[in-house]
Amino acid sequence: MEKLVSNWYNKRTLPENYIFPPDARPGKLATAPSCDNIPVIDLGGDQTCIIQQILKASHEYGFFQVINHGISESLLKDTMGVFKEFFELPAEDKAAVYSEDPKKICRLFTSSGNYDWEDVHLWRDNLRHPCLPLEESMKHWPQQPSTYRELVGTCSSQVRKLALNILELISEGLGLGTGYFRDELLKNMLLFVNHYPPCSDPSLTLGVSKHCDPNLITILHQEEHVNGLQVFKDGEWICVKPLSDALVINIGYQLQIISNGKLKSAEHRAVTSSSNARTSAAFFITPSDDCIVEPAGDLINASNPQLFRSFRYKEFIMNYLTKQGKTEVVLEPFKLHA
Ligand SMILES: O=C(O)CCC(=O)C(=O)O
Ligand SMILES: [Fe+2]
Repeated sequence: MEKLVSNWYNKRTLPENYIFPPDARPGKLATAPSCDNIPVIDLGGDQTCIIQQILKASHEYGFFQVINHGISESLLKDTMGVFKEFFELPAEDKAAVYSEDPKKICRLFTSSGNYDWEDVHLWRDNLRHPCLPLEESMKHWPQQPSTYRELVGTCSSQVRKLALNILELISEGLGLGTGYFRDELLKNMLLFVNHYPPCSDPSLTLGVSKHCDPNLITILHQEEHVNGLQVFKDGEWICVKPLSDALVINIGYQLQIISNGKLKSAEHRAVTSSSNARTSAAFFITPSDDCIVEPAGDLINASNPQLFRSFRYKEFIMNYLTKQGKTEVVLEPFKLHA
């Protein structure tokens, strides 16, 4: 428990073991200059146009934001409020959920979850748990704040619906018709709530180091007013502007593979802020462990040869975990070389 950054950050300057090597530090880019580049797509508009925008953004950025997504702004605000309240609970209440055992279904921990083995620690605490099946998972969720289960339950059901809608649009846009993304491919939904306390020197450390998400697709809600999420695009880190009514959508490796490279999973990271705490909630739509993933047959032809072999999702995750953050090599074992 005493390792949680939220328990000690205001008492200390940045400890040595939170300082990243020079090539991984954000430096001056802890405050990225440009913040308006990531496409914002209005889901209330014309369907054909939305599909085109989603495909373009998923190909060029691997990221986009959606507005008019059907989830009420007040529900998102209240859910973010309950997450923030959770991290502000007295230590004894948080202790009920704190665990260093990775097998625990719902747990609060710090950094990457690999604290004793990592060279540098991340400036973040993380609460994570599954959201499906809802009734069953909920029994493991925090009981404090008292509205946690109800609010997060409602929000995760709505996020799930939104994810299915977006996957339908992607499926149509790719020419895979309706219903391609179903059953085992999107069996699970995991929630990671990241909390980044204010940090005395954001130029030297990171909340989350560079990575691409391993799953199918991620829906992220970030707290208003505090920058933190950055995406790597054309050799530059650009920030994803927090918008009160938007959700951030991020293409995971599995969508990159299923689309045979048409959609891209982009590197991203989270930087810290010296003046504000920041909280973000990422819902990861994830295949089941035994799900077989492969490029969609309809996307492969003489001019578009198959780029990846088929594999079980658990094989992918095992490999991903051993190569944490080494985005250059994560996909190598799954590539088919001509
Ligand atoms: O806090 C953020 O905005 C990013 C978090 C993230 O990338 C992740 O949890 O995978
Ligand atoms: Fe991520």
